[in-house]
Amino acid sequence: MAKDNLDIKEFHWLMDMLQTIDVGLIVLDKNFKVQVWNSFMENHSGIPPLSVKDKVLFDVFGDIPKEWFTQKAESVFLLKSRAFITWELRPYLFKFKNYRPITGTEEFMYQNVSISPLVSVDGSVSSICVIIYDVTDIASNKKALEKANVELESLSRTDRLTMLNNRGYWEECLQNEYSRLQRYDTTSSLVMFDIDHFKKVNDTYGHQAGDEVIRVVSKLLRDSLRKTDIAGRYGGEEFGIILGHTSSENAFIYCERLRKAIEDTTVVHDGIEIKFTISLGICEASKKLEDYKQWLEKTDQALYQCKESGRNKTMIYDLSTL
Ligand SMILES: Nc1nc2c(ncn2[C@@H]2O[C@H](COP(=O)(O)OP(=O)(O)OP(=O)(O)O)[C@@H](O)[C@H]2O)c(=O)[nH]1
Repeated sequence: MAKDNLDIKEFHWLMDMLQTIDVGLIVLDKNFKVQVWNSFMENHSGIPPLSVKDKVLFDVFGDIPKEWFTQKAESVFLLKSRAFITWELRPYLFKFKNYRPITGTEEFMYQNVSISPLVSVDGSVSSICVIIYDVTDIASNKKALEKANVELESLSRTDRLTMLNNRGYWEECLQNEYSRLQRYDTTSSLVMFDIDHFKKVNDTYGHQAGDEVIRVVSKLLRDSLRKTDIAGRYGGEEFGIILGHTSSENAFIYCERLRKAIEDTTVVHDGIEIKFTISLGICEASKKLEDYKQWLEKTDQALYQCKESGRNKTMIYDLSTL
């Protein structure tokens, strides 16, 4: 008798604990009918235990993907081993609102879920226990960290003045493009261009005006690009463009369009109108080039020829001289 009293007492304690623990606890039978529904579940769903008792889970929560959850649960019934669902795999099983003060920006509660078999004395599994862990804090922190890393990576690749790729990252892209061209039977053209007499712009109108000219050129450049083109700021007033799948003839058409657009532009800084031009060199990729550095060098040579022969023009490197 004393033993029985103890058992009942322990049972009450267990029930108390079950109600007060800060995780969701649900017991489902083989037909997915709810047998146990603790306070956590009641508080977050607003549905009291009596309203869900003996109801099929999917009838009460229509947005739980039935087929997917059934498959998970069936394996627990069959193999008598636990199954886990992480928030990374599926953010939640029950769409509960998130009320946490620190992670208040999250719209819903992220959940980790474990499904355990409840084995009877005869060894059979006729019910499963689903435990819902609120992992909103963890998920929110991880997502914030991932976002910060993406932003950091983008910052480390971007030139602050022009918002173009910086030299380091652009050269990496050029190297990749060169390697890609070794493998595939296609071509690309490299363009290097430079603002003419830029030193004079700085000396005449000041460094701020010079910066504004660089910014305007970069915007015109960005607006002229296709999705597959990659532009970068190579140096002070020197820029590089990788034109994917483009012959030197087509690159020439592109360059002349950009050159004319810049020639037709006027930058107004502190009420003063500033006009400027650019010179562009082109070199089409070729098997004759030893590496990406030589590709760059030859393109620069074409740009240098423009500078030598009067500026404000586009020239193509003659690959037959290689
Ligand atoms: N305002 C500004 N000037 C820069 C920046 N980076 C480099 N420069 C200036 O750009 C000028 C480049 O001058 P040079 O290399 O002599 O070339 P250039 O005057 O354009 O002459 P050509 O290229 O031969 O037509 C130098 O005066 C640099 O100080 C920058 O970010 N902002």
